[in-house]
Amino acid sequence: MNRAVDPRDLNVHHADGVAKGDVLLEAKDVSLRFGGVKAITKISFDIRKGEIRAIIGPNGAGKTSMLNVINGFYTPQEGTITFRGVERRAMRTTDAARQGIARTFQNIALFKGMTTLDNIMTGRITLQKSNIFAQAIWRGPALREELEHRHRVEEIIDFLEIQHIRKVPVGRLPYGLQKRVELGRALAAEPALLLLDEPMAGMNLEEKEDMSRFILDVNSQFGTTIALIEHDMGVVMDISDRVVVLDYGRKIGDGPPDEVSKNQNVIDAYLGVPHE
Ligand SMILES: Nc1ncnc2c1ncn2[C@@H]1O[C@H](COP(=O)(O)OP(=O)(O)OP(=O)(O)O)[C@@H](O)[C@H]1O
Repeated sequence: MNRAVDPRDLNVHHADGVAKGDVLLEAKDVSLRFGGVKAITKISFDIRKGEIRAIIGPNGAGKTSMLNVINGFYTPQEGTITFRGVERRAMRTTDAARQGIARTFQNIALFKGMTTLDNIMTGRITLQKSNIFAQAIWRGPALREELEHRHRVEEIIDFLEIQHIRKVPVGRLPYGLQKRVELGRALAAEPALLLLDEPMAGMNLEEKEDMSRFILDVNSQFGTTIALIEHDMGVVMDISDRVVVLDYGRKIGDGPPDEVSKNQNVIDAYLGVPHE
């Protein structure tokens, strides 16, 4: 792996004064309903700076809804999200992105006709200082900024070992590589909090091992805090520091992987034992 990239150069944008181990994001009594469907009911948990936090649970448990609340896609009817000490109720996804929250999606959401390089470049949009008018008038600064963005993107491409596909339209890439490009695009935003929705879904064992390694490297080398939804329990137990478990929209477990895996409510939920 190319280790010429200095991770400190890649994660400078969101220096936030939150120390490693302190609470970066807190969800408090969050409830989300879609008409009569209760997707999330009074869920509270936190994400600490520097950790890998897994969100697990059976199908329909409310995991993706929770991620969508965190990145501002849904506004909960009740409860609050506090990010870097600032409480918010309603927020647009673009605001969340500007504040340092980036995400990948369960179904890959890349521009299939665009190259790997250009897709990852789109991840820089929220960091762009000059708008198109400034670019038209002040060619010098805008050009310098463009070169800086390109430089950062090339560093990410090296880091993720995808130099060989930088000019390939992503629609032509195998699934595992598309997932890696999507990770690259999220990283290009230099997030303080990276949300990954089922990063290993549909992957074979080797691809899962590669993705696990990249997630661990992003966390340890860039210091990026990561929250991920994952169904593969082996992966969750291997890479996460703490796990929050949802079932029918409620939190039924929260703690280190070995503790959560012994929690009877969690075992029952996965075995499909009926609940009251
Ligand atoms: N946009 C929506 N409109 C109506 N109901 C929704 C919507 N999104 C989610 N739901 C419902 O909310 C509940 C939680 O769904 P969610 O997708 O968050 O679960 P999940 O744990 O991510 O499931 P999976 O593991 O299958 O992806 C489900 O009952 C789902 O049908």
